[in-house]
Amino acid sequence: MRRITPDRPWPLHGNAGSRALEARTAAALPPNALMQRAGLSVARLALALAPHAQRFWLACGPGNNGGDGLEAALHLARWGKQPLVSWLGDAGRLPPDAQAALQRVRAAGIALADAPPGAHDFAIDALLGLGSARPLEGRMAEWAERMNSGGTPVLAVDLPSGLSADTGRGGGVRATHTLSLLTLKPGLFTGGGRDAAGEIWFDDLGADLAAEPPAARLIPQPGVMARPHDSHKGRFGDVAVVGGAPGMGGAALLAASAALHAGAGRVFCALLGEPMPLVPGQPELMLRDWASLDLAAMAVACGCGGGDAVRAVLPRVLSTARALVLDADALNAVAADAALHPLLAARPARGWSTVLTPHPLEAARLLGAATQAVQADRLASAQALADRFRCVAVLKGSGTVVAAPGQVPWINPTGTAALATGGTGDVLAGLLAARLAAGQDAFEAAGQGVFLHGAAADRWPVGHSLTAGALAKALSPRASDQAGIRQGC
Ligand SMILES: NC(=O)C1=CN([C@@H]2O[C@H](COP(=O)(O)OP(=O)(O)OC[C@H]3O[C@@H](n4cnc5c(N)ncnc54)[C@H](OP(=O)(O)O)[C@@H]3O)[C@@H](O)[C@H]2O)[C@@H](O)CC1
Ligand SMILES: [K+]
Repeated sequence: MRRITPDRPWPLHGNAGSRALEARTAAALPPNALMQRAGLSVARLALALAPHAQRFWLACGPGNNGGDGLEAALHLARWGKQPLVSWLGDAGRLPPDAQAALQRVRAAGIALADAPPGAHDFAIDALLGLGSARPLEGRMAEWAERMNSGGTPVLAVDLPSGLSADTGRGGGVRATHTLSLLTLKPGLFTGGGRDAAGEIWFDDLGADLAAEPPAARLIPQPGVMARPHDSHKGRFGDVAVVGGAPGMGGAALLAASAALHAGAGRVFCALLGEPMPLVPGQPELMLRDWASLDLAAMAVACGCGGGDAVRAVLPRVLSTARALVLDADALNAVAADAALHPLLAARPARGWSTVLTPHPLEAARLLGAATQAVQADRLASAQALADRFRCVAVLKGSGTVVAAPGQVPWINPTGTAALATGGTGDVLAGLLAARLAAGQDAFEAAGQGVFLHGAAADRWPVGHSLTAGALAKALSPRASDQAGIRQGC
């Protein structure tokens, strides 16, 4: 068992993959052994998290997730703790493993209540796991609410009850800790999962994770990009930011600043609005008329504050820039104008890379869907975008998803709600362009870029508000790789 940190590309398995691994692992063990391992693991973690707690409330549901809770109760009782078991099951309908656990609990003389205890020191949520099929209601919803408002730590077994393992939708329990069993589930890391799961721990219970293809992977912390001493600015590539329609120059300048701080050799900025002779505080930026830029020789970030003006430049951008990040208004223009789609679709055959960085509303426009539908399955939505436009798609939001045709998608473990402020998306676009300019593969650049963008927010000093301008300046190809990334996800 271990706490999850972004030290490797952790494989994430959804419901079907987890079920397949469960069956495979259980088949190689004596009856009930897998659930007994699960229960022991839960009890161990509960004790480690709250060594001085006495009254452990175990809220156990009607399936095998409840069975894990019952097995945990046995261990807590053996260790001299007071397990307070509330059980919602029907003995006649229990699956066999949970049935065996129930008999063992009864044989040990542990009482089963049909209501929560009056008081407890620690709660264990074993109401629902992979079998969660509909919103919580009735007593289950009441017990979940009791855990949420109980003022004690809440350890969720496998998943916070009600949360979809595949999508991070739904939910009822808001845990302080989750112990994911057998597999790590993508739903813990995206959508509502991050808020529902708390700190994530994992025990594979002896499963061979490599036996089942993952639905996604967690982006690991990128390695240090060391710069040879014998370097010059040409080695790290040029970035051109094209955007900044009248009144929206700030977005383009934020992207340009991010590209500079993320290590681009030279950064050009083409404002589609009023010409600006010099950017105060940023003399390194080279302002140019967009028509004079040699887009074929640069990584281009297009759309930041582009307004309607960006529509006119997109045909040339799409048909000349070899490495391209499309953001904001460029994405809206693509969504609104099908004539641009063939230009986008022609890029991969020329060996050119494209990264789209939509937030959920922009993704919905591109897919011709409702925002709720995009958010209902963020992994599938990002993959649909990548496949439709044959590009790398970065679907921003809680647990940003990075997808590309034929690749296992990434989910980003870094970032906080502090990023929910104007301009941070422009900063990401500039950062990604800098990594493309350095010659990184687009899928890798996007994954590492979103990680570093989130990590910069994670290490933001407490008490200092995060602004996009300051975030751009906090980026550095080396410092952001090395500095203390927040441990845990
Ligand atoms: N087998 C093993 O050895 C191991 C199993 N493991 C554990 O098993 C878990 C999966 O167990 P599971 O398949 O029994 O599903 P689980 O989440 O307990 O729920 C199913 C029950 O809930 C019910 N139900 C559903 N939604 C509901 C709702 N909203 N409100 C009320 N009821 C609702 C549903 O009823 P139904 O929908 O059929 O009417 C059914 O009765 C997995 O997450 C892991 O913890 C691992 O530890 C490894 C070892
Ligand atoms: K649970």
